[in-house]
Amino acid sequence: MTEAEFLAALRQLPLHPGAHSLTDDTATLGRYILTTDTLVEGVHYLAGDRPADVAWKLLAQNLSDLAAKGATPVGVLLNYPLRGADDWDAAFLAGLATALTHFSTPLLGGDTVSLPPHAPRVLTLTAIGADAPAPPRSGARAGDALYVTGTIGDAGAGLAIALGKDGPAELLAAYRRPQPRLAEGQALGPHVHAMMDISDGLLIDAERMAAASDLAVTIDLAAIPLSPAYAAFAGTDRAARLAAATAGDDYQLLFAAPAERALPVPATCVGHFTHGTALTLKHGVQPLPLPGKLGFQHAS
Ligand SMILES: Nc1ncnc2c1ncn2[C@@H]1O[C@H](COP(=O)(O)OP(=O)(O)O)[C@@H](O)[C@H]1O
Ligand SMILES: Cc1ncc(C[n+]2csc(CCOP(=O)(O)OP(=O)(O)O)c2C)c(N)n1
Ligand SMILES: [Mg+2]
Repeated sequence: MTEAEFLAALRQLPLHPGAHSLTDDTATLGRYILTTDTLVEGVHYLAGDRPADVAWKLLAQNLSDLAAKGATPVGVLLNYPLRGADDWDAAFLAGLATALTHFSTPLLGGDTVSLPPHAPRVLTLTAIGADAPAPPRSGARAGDALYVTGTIGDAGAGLAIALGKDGPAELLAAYRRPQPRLAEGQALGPHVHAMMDISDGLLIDAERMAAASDLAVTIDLAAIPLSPAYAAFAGTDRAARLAAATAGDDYQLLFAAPAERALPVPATCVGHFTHGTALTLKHGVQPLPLPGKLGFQHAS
């Protein structure tokens, strides 16, 4: 089963009204916003990555979902696997302490288990937030512009560098130490129609926002914001832009807002919503066929 097929089947199970039909980044329970995300060794991070970086990424990936709803973190639950590697565990704990302090997010609890020797680590965190304006993924309106914060593609390039390519530390850091856009999310939350974070790739996540909103979306590859480091590493041609738009791990915010509305934080308009269905891609004025893969999907 692919991730999309599994999610479609989950949507047939008994769902809480706060599950938002499993089409949003977070669930809602009273004044709280809930999300959980897992890191799998070899799938989300490399076995040789530093434990402190893994701890950072685990927290950051979850807080990014809270950021997408404009929420303030309240606390987290940690599910942790011991594997008889005391040094790794100690370094993970030290890194987690740094990350929790950095994001002013205390630990609420969790669970600790043991793994068979040599089994890949699977680390899960559940994050709870509050005070969220919570713009849904499904709130985009025809005529809205599609915006992203920051730059796209840096983490994907960082993964290529972690796997052996030559490239700058800045791109590697984007892969290993993603920065959840909590302040931007809180500022944008009350002003936007729809918002989500980009974890799987700009194209696939924009398509999900359009589908949830029952709209079509057109993205202009030429408008995708690339960092100077990415441009120096990969170039700025169509292939480099497509790679940036489909790599994932960006943890930037993707949101829909009226095209003429002034925004409280810097962001780049990369497309527009219209009546209809599906994602359409162009490069400037030139229409482009969709690539085979719009982003990262598990078991695809
Ligand atoms: N195994 C699962 N059980 C229940 N709900 C799930 C599961 N996997 C994903 N979901 C739900 O499906 C929706 C989409 O999930 P996902 O794409 O992973 O969101 P995100 O990328 O923001 O983490 C969310 O509402 C999430 O809670
Ligand atoms: C070693 C390694 N290979 C590939 C990737 C790319 N990758 C793995 S999972 C993923 C998407 C984000 O993970 P997911 O579990 O889908 O998070 P969610 O969308 O649920 O927040 C990406 C881009 C990576 N981060 N690390
Ligand atoms: Mg998820």
